[in-house]
Amino acid sequence: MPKIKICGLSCPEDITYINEAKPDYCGFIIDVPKSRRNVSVSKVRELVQNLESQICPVGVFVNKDCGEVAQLLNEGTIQIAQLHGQEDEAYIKKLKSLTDHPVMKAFSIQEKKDLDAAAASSADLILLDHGKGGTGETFDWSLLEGWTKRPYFLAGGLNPENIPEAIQRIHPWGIDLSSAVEIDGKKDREKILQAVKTVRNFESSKYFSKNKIIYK
Ligand SMILES: O=C(O)c1ccccc1NCC(=O)[C@H](O)[C@H](O)COP(=O)(O)O
Repeated sequence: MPKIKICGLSCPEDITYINEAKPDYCGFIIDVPKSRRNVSVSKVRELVQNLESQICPVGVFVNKDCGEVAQLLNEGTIQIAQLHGQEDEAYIKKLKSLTDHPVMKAFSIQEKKDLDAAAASSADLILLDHGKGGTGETFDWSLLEGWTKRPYFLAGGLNPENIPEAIQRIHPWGIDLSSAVEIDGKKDREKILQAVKTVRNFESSKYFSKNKIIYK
């Protein structure tokens, strides 16, 4: 069964919805003023206090100081750092030298060669997205057909309607979504529950039991 991450949580109500829906991961956009989902470091520290322990908190950063990211990981506020800016290999290696927590690098996928960079990354996890992040737009999934170089989170314009197609067609290790579980820019309880249910339903689906899809 693919993992599911709901991203862009910013207030106590969002935490209540997440605790009820129980995705595997949830994401906070930390110190990214351009994002409407931006939260400060102190706000994240406050919000995660009420997060159920089985849900893994991910900090999403855009070119943030490596030491500050490591501090948030090492103090236990977040468990994974998702790098969504222009962080290069040197940055990733430096961050990994400062923490034992997993580092996830996001890649904007426009052409096949973008996948080569993702495959070669020293990050522990990769996330393949449309572009800058949180845009609600998909990219050309045909680029991923038959691509088995490493497991990946698929992101960009996912919603309960296209998640089944994504899982059956390109077999992502994880599904990440944000815009589709919002109404008027706010996270919506029903939409979050529906998205998590859509992914969980795959475990017992005809497709999976008959074809025995294996996530590498
Ligand atoms: O969500 C944002 O506002 C954001 C801003 C800056 C960098 C990354 C951002 N989001 C990262 C995510 O992991 C999103 O969940 C992912 O891009 C998918 O978003 P969506 O297409 O809205 O489902």
